Amino acid sequence: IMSLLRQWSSRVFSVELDARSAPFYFAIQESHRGEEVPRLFRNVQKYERCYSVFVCSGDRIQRAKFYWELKDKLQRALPPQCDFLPMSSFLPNVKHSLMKGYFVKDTSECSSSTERVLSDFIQNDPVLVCSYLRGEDGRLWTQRLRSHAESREVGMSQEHYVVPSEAPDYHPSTLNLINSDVFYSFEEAYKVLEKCGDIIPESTAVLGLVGQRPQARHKPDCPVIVIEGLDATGKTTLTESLRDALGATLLRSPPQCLSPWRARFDQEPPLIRRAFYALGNYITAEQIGQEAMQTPVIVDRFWHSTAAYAIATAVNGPVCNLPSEGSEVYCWPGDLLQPSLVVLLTLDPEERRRRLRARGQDKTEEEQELDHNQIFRLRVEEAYQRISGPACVTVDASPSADQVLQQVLLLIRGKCHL
Ligand SMILES: Nc1ncnc2c1ncn2[C@@H]1O[C@H](COP(=O)(O)OP(=O)(O)O)[C@@H](O)[C@H]1O
Ligand SMILES: Nc1ccn([C@@H]2O[C@H](COP(=O)(O)OP(=O)(O)O)[C@@H](O)[C@H]2O)c(=O)n1
Repeated sequence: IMSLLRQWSSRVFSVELDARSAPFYFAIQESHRGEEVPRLFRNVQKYERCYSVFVCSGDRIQRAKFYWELKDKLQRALPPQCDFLPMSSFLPNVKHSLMKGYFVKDTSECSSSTERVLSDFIQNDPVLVCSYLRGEDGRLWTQRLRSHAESREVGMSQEHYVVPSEAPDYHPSTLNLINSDVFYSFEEAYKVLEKCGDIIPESTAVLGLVGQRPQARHKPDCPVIVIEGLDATGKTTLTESLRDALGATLLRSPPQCLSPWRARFDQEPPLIRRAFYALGNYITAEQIGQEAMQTPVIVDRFWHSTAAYAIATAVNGPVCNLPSEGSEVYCWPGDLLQPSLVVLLTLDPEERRRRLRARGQDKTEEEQELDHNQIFRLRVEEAYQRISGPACVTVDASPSADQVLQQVLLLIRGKCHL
């Protein structure tokens, strides 16, 4: 926390208004040089007050857990007239410097209950709270940092002026992706679940299934073909037909043996949830290695799904916020079995919705999000296509099931000499 406070005035703050527009960026500085008020503050009414609450201490599992629950906690404790917007603080373009929190706008007429609740948070929880104070003439805003540590240990009580800041080269939510949202080795994902043992007892059972480390990566004897795509693009239909047409073994990731725990890990914050799915890929890889000694193997979802959904969830806003093409974020993990071919099924959103409705099945929350949130769907599809080593081959899944099958069989024969 001390080092965090030392770099406080080098940090940039960003507040997201909605998924479509760019965030508001601002910085703080000790003296005022005539800068304008950042746009975020321009239309704050006279009686309204602004705060930010950041998660600041604990190990990374505790921080992830606390942030995951923070909005609910704040919403329950603060007056109903408070609005919450996702907020970040980061050192521009510095990896792993991102801190997450919420910007709170209190539109109630009396500040006392909000102040009391925030003081309790400062005393009892791993948070830093900032108050934003409007200057006399309404043109200057200052930020005052308030933390438990501050009141006892450091003199950070002086106010800093809030000034506009440029957008950084890399969108802040891309800074912490590596080994928090996407895991690039078995060890990194394993470590996360290992550390969760005391708070999520199911982790121990999952680790028991995973074993100690992946087998040395060797090239499978028979072709391994992965089928990827959003829900209802026809993966199940196609993978079953391919199994029958090629006399292949059909596997999926996450593997069947993890099904009892999937719903449990789907409730956890991204750090833990994504580590669970990452480990699922290593279990499936182990099964692929075994089966591919005898028959071709078809796999329903694999690392492309794990990485694409994780990246698209962690990074908000339009597709241009994603890490750029060629970024290390899209690289295949060095210790994970590489398939011979990855096919990505794509479908226009209307037809996909029709198939979802026709299937009439319950959807995971994330899949419902895809339905509601066109931009999220675009980010997932773009992330799928940026992953390399192996990259995916896109196939239009709108023709009949048999035509799609024939098209993919052609690809397989071309690539895998079957
Ligand atoms: N090529 C196709 N044309 C029309 N309908 C299809 C096609 N492929 C699959 N379907 C139907 O669309 C729905 C979703 O397919 P499914 O294979 O379950 O997708 P996924 O496994 O990707 O979620 C199912 O009702 C299936 O019968
Ligand atoms: N290999 C995989 C497979 C799924 N997933 C996650 O699981 C979700 C999709 O799983 P699903 O069960 O709805 O997919 P379908 O089986 O319906 O095609 C995605 O939201 C991903 O977050 C993953 O991370 N890695």
